[in-house]
Amino acid sequence: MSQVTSHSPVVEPKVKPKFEAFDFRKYQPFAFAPNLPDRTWPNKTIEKAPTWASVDLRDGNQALIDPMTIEQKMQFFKLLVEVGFKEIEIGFPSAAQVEFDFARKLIEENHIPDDVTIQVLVQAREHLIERTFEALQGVRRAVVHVYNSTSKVQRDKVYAKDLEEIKEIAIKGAKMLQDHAAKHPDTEWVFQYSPESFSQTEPDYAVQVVNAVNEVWKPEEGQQVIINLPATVESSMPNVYADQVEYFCRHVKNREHIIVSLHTHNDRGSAVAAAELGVLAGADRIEGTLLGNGERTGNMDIMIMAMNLYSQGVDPELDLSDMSRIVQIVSECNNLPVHPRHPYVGELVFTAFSGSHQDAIKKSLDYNEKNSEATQNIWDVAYLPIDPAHIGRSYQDVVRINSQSGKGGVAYILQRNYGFNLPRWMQIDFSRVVQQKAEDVARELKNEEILEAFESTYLQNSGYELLDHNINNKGGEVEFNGQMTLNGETIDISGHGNGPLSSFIDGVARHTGKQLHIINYSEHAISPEFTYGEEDEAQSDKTNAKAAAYIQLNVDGEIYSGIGTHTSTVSAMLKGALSALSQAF
Ligand SMILES: CC(=O)SCCNC(=O)CCNC(=O)[C@H](O)C(C)(C)COP(=O)(O)OP(=O)(O)OC[C@H]1O[C@@H](n2cnc3c(N)ncnc32)[C@H](O)[C@@H]1OP(=O)(O)O
Ligand SMILES: CC(C)C(=O)C(=O)O
Ligand SMILES: [Mg+2]
Repeated sequence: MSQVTSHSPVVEPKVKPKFEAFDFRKYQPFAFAPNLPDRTWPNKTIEKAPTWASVDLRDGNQALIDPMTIEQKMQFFKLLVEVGFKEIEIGFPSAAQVEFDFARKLIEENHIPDDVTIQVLVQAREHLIERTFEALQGVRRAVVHVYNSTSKVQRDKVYAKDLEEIKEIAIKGAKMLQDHAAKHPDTEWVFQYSPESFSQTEPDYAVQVVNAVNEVWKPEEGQQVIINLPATVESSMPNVYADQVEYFCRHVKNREHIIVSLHTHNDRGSAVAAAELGVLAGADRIEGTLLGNGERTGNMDIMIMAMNLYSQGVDPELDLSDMSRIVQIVSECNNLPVHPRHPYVGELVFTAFSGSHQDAIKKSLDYNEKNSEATQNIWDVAYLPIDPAHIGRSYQDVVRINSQSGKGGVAYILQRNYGFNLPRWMQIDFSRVVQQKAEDVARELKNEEILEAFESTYLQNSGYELLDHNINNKGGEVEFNGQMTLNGETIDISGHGNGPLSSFIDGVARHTGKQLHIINYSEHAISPEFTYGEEDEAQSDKTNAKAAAYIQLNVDGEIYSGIGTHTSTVSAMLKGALSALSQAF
């Protein structure tokens, strides 16, 4: 048996509130949880998408400041069809002319694909039901969805009716649907009943009302029936709702002949969680809206629930790949903005500003790139639950730089956008520069600003130019002879070493009398897709990858870093050394 508990408030507030009206003692713990100690849903997983039913054009629409026009409804309907919805609640035809006309337009102009069923909502009232069937004349297949509230608060305060009288409204509504449907035998009718405010109804009573409705409809004899269990106002934790759903599924008669549908709202912010747990608890079908528009805090967001399944390797059976187009149409039709942190779709949801997140994302992506065979291309990236590219988002979104960022993020920007694959020591060096700049401007730095800082720090060597030079390798010992401008002055240098760089540095050290040591050196080819830097005059073949060379020098005990780019590795290396020297002298 279900259990309804009541508590009396006795506790005094520990903190004196500023406004006396702010008084938790005016609320009571949720009272409609069934007693279900042997619940089974916690041990289950979702392995298949439920049947989705969009209620954007009804529940979403009824919550808008300005309800949609017919044109907007049509645009939205077409989007829902493209996305793959097979059941679409198109409105409340008896409520307004535009609602009625939209149903007629869809039917008369043949806008409903063969595999899509439209659904309409109506109260359990004769004249409204009559008008509803009028709106549906000629439709191939339709779900007629009738509801009446069964919750204690509505019974006592809105309807002032007892349990039997409220059940009678449902029974009468069920009969009215049956009678009207019988007059239109050419249509395939599906009946749907919602004990509105199911979650605030005593669980046994909800079962009783639904059994009474089904005694009229007789699903066991072939009538298609959907029983929808709304959390019209979300008023408990989602596990409690799941208990209610499991309790209902276990106790309702003819469970195997009915489709159990859920319809959750988001008053406590857990509408998606409630729907998910409700599926574990036995539901077959989920009603909701794209982006979660709906009464008050909204309906449950199908986009989030579908993407949650997707991110667990379950086919959501909806095509959400062109996410930005979906978001654009939905937010235009609803005339509502999308929060930048809205799960999966918000502008910032794939962006990491903070250093350690950026570092982890970069390392994960680099690892996956290098080990694609071993990882079998399975997505497993720190801080990114799905691959942004799967829903049309670019990697540009992933890392953005401000004063919270670190070396990994800055390196990511230079690598992804400009082809510079900074060695770790250079990442550390440059991140200090970026950090300072971000703090100075006290805002996010654009990619171009990061490149600008990079160039002005490491790629400038004005006044320091290598003129003529030649490098000879004599049995492993390299000799460098040449001319260079140093601080504007032209000088001859010659030096020895085990390579071009060390012999050049030796030559500069001899000439200037400074203590010069190479601390770090690294180089790589810049992929041809990056057209960074000036073309080498000698080689105009643009398919040649440019080289980038990173050099760190110790000059009289101080550390200086420089970078050079060139089509020839040796020239890139010497340019990098000149850049470091230009900072030192
Ligand atoms: C949880 C939900 O989202 S439910 C859907 C809510 N959506 C809407 O209501 C939008 C569309 N509705 C409307 O435009 C209007 O309500 C209409 C046109 C359908 C009906 O309008 P009206 O009859 O003028 O007014 P109203 O909605 O206030 O009617 C309330 C009456 O219907 C009764 N009623 C309300 N819902 C139901 C129901 N589901 N079944 C039976 N009777 C109902 C009320 O008890 C009340 O009765 P009373 O007149 O004896 O006091
Ligand atoms: C009419 C029903 C399904 C509804 O929208 C609700 O209860 O939230
Ligand atoms: Mg609703």
